[in-house]
Amino acid sequence: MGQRVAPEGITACLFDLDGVLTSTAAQHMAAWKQTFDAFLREHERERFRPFTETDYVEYVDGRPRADGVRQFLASRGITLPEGGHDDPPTADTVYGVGNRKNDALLKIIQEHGVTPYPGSVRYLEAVRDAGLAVAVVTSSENGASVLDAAGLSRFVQARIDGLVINRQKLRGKPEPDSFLAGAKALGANPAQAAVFEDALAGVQAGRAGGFGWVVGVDRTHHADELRAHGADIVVSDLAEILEGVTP
Ligand SMILES: O=P(O)(O)OC[C@H]1O[C@@H](O)[C@H](O)[C@@H](O)[C@@H]1O
Repeated sequence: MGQRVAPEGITACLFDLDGVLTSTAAQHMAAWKQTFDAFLREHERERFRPFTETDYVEYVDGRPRADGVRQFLASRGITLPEGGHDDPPTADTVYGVGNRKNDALLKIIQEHGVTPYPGSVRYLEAVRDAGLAVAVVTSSENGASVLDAAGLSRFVQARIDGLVINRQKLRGKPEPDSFLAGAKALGANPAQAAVFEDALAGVQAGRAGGFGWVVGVDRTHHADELRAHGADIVVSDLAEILEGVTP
């Protein structure tokens, strides 16, 4: 057994990926901004208002891709036909816009690579040494490749990603379904599992699922909002937990 990494009774850790383990949240935000700004320029014309970080946090962050498209466009009074998962990125459908964003994301990732947060790697090592089970629970359909590119797959016993969510028809965050599936895959009940999340929709999902410990990871100075949406504690880096500040 290694050092104490979580409160008594926690046997499983469920990590969100983008923004918690890897710095890819900023890359997602950049890809969404590129996509939505081009879309809005065309649709709002002289009434054009750019996609902001606040829009990202409120309507897109942490949610499955198509939910992000729907939620944000609804906030601007725009409804698109649904289309289908294989729509070309040129299609003005929910899935077409989502696929446009995915092309932009893959280009950004190819250019800049994927970096794990050093504090998160330290925490994953400590969790492994303490004998706790690890799942990654991400809305991203790119979850497996991002984990591999970051060199983090070796820590992970179960992965619930956007592809699994689609296949099993799970409701996306802020609903708790994907985290519940992660806990189940590790043989833990919610009270025995900790959730680590940087997105408001994610901590909300952790609270809704009745998980034993919900840790908000604040990379963008919105600690109060993370608490208000259900985080038990908020850290700015996972290594802070090892420094004894919390459990
Ligand atoms: O488009 P992807 O890779 O399937 O990701 C879906 C969502 O995954 C989440 O992890 C990100 O926080 C969101 O920004 C992103 O939109």
